[in-house]
Amino acid sequence: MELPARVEALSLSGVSAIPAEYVRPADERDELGDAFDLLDNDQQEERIPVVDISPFLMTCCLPSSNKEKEEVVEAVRRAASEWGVMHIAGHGIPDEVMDRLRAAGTGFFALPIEAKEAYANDPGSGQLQGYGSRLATNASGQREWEDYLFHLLQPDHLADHKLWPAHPPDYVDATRQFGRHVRDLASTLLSILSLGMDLPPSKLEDELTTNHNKKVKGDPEEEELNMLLQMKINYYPVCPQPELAVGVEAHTDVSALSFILHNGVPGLQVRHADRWVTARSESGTIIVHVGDALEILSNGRYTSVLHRGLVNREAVRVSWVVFCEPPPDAVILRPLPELVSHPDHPPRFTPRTFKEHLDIKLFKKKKKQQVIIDC
Ligand SMILES: O=C(O)CCC(=O)C(=O)O
Ligand SMILES: [Fe+2]
Repeated sequence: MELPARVEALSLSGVSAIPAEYVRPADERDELGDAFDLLDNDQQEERIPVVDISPFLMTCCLPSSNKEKEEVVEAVRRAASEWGVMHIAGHGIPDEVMDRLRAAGTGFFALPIEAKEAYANDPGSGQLQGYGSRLATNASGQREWEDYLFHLLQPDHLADHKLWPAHPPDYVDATRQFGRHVRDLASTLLSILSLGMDLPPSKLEDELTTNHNKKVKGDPEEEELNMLLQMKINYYPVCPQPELAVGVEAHTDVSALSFILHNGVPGLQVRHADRWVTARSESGTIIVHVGDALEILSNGRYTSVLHRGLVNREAVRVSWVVFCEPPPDAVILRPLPELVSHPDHPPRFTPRTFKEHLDIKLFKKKKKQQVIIDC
């Protein structure tokens, strides 16, 4: 039987048993289940840390004390090293900006599938941006229970707004406005994370935008590099057998940082202390993941968090993930020299461009090898 291209169509068809392509291997199924049930039955005390970074936001009337800032740096440092993930409160992005973003993405996915197909991507021919579903990317031919929309968000002048949905009419403005805010938040967090390693605040962002291939400084051809923000809206339809499927299989993000908003339906799980912890809704916060690029730059002081997306029987889950990454070819990801200058702290990662790192990860996934960051 030929499967529908979209998981949404499969879900709406009312099947009671999911096709074999979506059934996970036995060892992975042990700990799967309906995300609502797993959250209800989670007796563990340990929660993903919530960190309020408001002392770092420019407030003209109430300047923050150094002590308040030091406490933020320590809380972010701990969360980034012990968990690799945190809920950020006091991030300065107004509620109405986040609500508008959610309304825009929800409006797009509410369109009939045929209307969304006008935005279909074509990974086979290199067109990654657009509406898609995860085809099998591993040797066993398994698929994930989600459809998505993917496009470059920032820098604005590189974003191709023609590829962004024209419906709902607010999509472009709402998503663009959110992009500007997340860009600022990324800079603030990278400063805090630099301070957390006793380095100058601009260190991490400078390293993520340093063109190691450039000729001489001052060369007129020297490009101005910027970090890229990529938007991925994950749409997880209702699943009749959530104990057999996953929305997104366990992985670490290749990015430096990833920012996640969602529609309040549970599903995100992170690996911590040898168990899966289901993320709770913490109102008004944004979830931030440490990705591979930051783990490499920090020589492992910060942890690229292993995570996955579960599905459920009751409600569609939607998440908005913004990946903040270095430009693919020009920047060499390597442990910061300041962190590896002592013989007791040798570099744990081989220098590579972001693109090379990504290619190695994809190659291993196809071969169904264990995906580890270095090789
Ligand atoms: O849906 C989520 O909360 C996480 C999705 C995710 O990990 C990803 O798209 O990389
Ligand atoms: Fe992810």
